[in-house]
Amino acid sequence: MKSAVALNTENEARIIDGRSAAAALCEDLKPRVAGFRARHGHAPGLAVILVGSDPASAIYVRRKGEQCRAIGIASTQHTLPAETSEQDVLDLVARLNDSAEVHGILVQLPLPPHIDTRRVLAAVSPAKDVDGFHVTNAGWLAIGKPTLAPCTPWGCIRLLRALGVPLRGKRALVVGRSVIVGRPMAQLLLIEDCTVTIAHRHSENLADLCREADILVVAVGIPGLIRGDWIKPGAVVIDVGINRLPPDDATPKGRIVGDVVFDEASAVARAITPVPGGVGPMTIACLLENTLRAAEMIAGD
Ligand SMILES: Nc1nc(=O)c2c([nH]1)NC[C@@H]1CN(c3ccc(C(=O)N[C@@H](CCC(=O)O)C(=O)O)cc3)C=[N+]21
Ligand SMILES: [Mg+2]
Repeated sequence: MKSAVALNTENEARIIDGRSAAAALCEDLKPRVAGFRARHGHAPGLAVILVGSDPASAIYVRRKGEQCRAIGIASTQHTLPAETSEQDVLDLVARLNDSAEVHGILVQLPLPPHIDTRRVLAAVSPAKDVDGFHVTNAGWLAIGKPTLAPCTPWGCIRLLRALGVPLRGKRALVVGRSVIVGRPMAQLLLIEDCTVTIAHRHSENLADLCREADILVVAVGIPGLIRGDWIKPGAVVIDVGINRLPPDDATPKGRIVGDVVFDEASAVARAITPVPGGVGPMTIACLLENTLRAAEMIAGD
């Protein structure tokens, strides 16, 4: 029997470098973006809608715009005041749906509480839904034909594929059942022929479920939830959590950590994504990929 202290010390986990994987994907996209422009006389276009002035959201949105421009995608940002009415957001979405220069529409979440998020997401044309949140795209994914898949789980699949570990027949556990990560992640792992389990806040014996997983994907937003002795030796761990800890003397802005205790897990796992520098950068690269794919599909390429 392997005990919790049978740590993989001689064989430290491979740290999955999401920044370099994202950079490599962007390099692949560059010539395809240039090709689109050459064929159609205009660049693929992404429109980002940000309602309110949450500083973290503003940073992410700015980063998305910079990375678009870096590979030749035209990016426009629509920043609306926090008190904007739902109807005004819906009107903007309708205008972007009709715009020939816009191929991708991203509504940055969360929206202010007075706006019905589901109604806004339902208003985005499925063809331009680069987040993959529209029920039409969720449905395509659920029947095993992903078209525009949500960027974070799609990025996780790209990282797993790049790692080269076999996925077929392996036990995958997804911790978290959100519409944005957990559910689509499970669907994508099913397409990779994994045996998929989804755990969530009501799951009993979470630690034991984790110990059975060859592929462990955690997306719950609880810092340090997953301990080293919950991990099957040799498992691949994908940590989707991005949690900012309270500030201390060493880190006045607060350290960013995942949902997995990295130092413990990396002594047991075969490979693990760090936070930051793991899943996050890949999410943005996959957004660019989805924007290009949306443009190609709309143009009939
Ligand atoms: N409609 C919509 N689509 C989204 O995809 C979406 C959203 N709304 N709302 C907010 C979340 C958050 N999100 C992140 C993307 C990249 C990083 C990222 O690149 N993080 C870096 C840096 C982390 C840091 O230092 O802040 C990393 O993990 O290395 C983080 C978070 C996308 N989101
Ligand atoms: Mg990360």
